[in-house]
Amino acid sequence: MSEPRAPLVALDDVDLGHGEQRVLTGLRLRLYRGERVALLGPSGAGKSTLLAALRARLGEAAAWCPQHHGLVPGLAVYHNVYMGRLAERSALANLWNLVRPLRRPWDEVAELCERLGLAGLMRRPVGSLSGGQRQRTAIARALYQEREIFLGDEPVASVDPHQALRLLALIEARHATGVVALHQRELALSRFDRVWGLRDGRLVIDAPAEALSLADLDALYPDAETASPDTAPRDAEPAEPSPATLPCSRGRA
Ligand SMILES: Nc1ncnc2c1ncn2[C@@H]1O[C@H](COP(=O)(O)OP(=O)(O)OP(=O)(O)O)[C@@H](O)[C@H]1O
Repeated sequence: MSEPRAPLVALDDVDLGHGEQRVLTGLRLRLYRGERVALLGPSGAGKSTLLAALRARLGEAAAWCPQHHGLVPGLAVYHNVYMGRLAERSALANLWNLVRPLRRPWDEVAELCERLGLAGLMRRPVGSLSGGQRQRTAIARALYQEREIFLGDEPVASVDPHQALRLLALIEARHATGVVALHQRELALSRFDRVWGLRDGRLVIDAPAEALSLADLDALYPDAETASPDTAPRDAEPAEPSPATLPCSRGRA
């Protein structure tokens, strides 16, 4: 009999928050190798808080693409992407590279920038880029880290739907495992293996994407309950979501 798969991260009855403030309570979840998870929930539900906790547990195994990009506006795209691997090189190499880019990292970053539609912008200060270009620079920096797991906090929030698809495909091609916070429910169902849904301080959805519908995901958003009949799912219950009405029980736990 084969051994059961060991999770990369296991949270059992964990509370997460900031200082005295408790944001998420009684979290029980597993992240498995080879699984791509979409993290959904209304604004303030705790997506970034959960991602920070995963990042702390995964350490160097995780590449990180933060919500507000964390880029240095005065530095060129090239230098911002290069920063993904700053810790891997000596202080001297990093200093030299700041003044005169080193050939190998330049070529590596150029290849990534080409794929992300940033070719031609490598010498441009990030502060002069559009929101979407900055977002792609932040993704490039995370991909440049070449870690096993991709953690992204709304990495496709500032780009159009076609670009969002392309960027997610690029992330997928380089990371078999990841957790990505999103607001696009359709993408969560079409591009991810699993969905975690947060609401009211709890993980109320933990299920394979293929077992979920848009109506299931609507239940995460308080506004969806008052949406017009045209947009509200026909069979949606107006009641508060609870573990009994949401597909948490279908999860792997
Ligand atoms: N660094 C922090 N210090 C104190 N409170 C924080 C901090 N970061 C987030 N919070 C609070 O924790 C709660 C959850 O925030 P979080 O950013 O995790 O939600 P989110 O789901 O990522 O929201 P959004 O979709 O708006 O980015 C909010 O009430 C927020 O004000």
